Amino acid sequence: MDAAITRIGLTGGIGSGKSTAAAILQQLGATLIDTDAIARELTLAGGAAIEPLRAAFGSACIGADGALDRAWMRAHAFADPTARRRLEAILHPLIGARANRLAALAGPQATLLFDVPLLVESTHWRGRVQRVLVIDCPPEVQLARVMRRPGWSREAALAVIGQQATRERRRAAADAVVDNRRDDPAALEQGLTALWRQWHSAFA
Ligand SMILES: CC(C)(COP(=O)(O)OP(=O)(O)OC[C@H]1O[C@@H](n2cnc3c(N)ncnc32)[C@H](O)[C@@H]1O)[C@@H](O)C(=O)NCCC(=O)NCCS
Ligand SMILES: Nc1ncnc2c1ncn2[C@@H]1O[C@H](COP(=O)(O)OP(=O)(O)OP(=O)(O)O)[C@@H](O)[C@H]1O
Repeated sequence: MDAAITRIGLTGGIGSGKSTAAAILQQLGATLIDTDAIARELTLAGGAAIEPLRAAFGSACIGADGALDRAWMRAHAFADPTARRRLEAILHPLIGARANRLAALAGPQATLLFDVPLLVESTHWRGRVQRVLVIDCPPEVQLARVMRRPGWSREAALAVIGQQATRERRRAAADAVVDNRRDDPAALEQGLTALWRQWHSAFA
């Protein structure tokens, strides 16, 4: 008999709609563990990553408020793969440990939804989830969405997309792909609801 699906990995390129999809899946009953949010928490003033980051990048990476200067880090990490890897080497183990703690706190009845932008790129995450759900859209749509955010140029968005897995690689790693190319929340909700029911009825 198939095991109950209690650990889902949610991924997609920048601006694909992961957070929007995660909010819908939470409404359907999933317990969200958001690795971007964990990374932000770790890099607040006094966060566990602050001193290791200062040691690796110098005080210039820390803002006057004692938190990571995200614009500074974005400019460095996405312009230079060596800097990005140095950042990831500090943050990823801390993110993984915190995600495990949150998963343990959620209890055995929860259906855990891990929102992991770099799931396909990572060597660890695939083994931690039973299903990989990819939120998919073409790069032009990603670009348009990211460029709507304050402070994001086309070049900056392209630099991030260029350092992530390709759309093809992500789709190849997926157990399910939900199309989110249209700015239509109802269509996304419909696709996710159908999938949620399918994954839950498989063992109901
Ligand atoms: C570089 C940082 C400071 C930029 O912060 P910012 O507030 O501008 O962006 P935010 O954190 O909201 O991330 C937005 C998106 O950028 C992309 N992204 C983030 N980190 C990475 C990375 N290391 N490689 C490729 N894409 C990334 C993801 O699509 C993510 O959803 C921040 O993204 C960061 O600390 N990244 C390293 C941690 C990490 O790898 N996070 C991904 C979760 S596993
Ligand atoms: N189906 C949709 N209908 C309308 N707007 C959408 C839809 N999907 C995403 N968007 C919008 O596109 C933008 C990017 O979506 P979202 O923040 O969910 O993406 P993300 O993959 O989590 O991004 P990031 O990788 O930067 O964390 C947001 O402004 C969101 O409101």
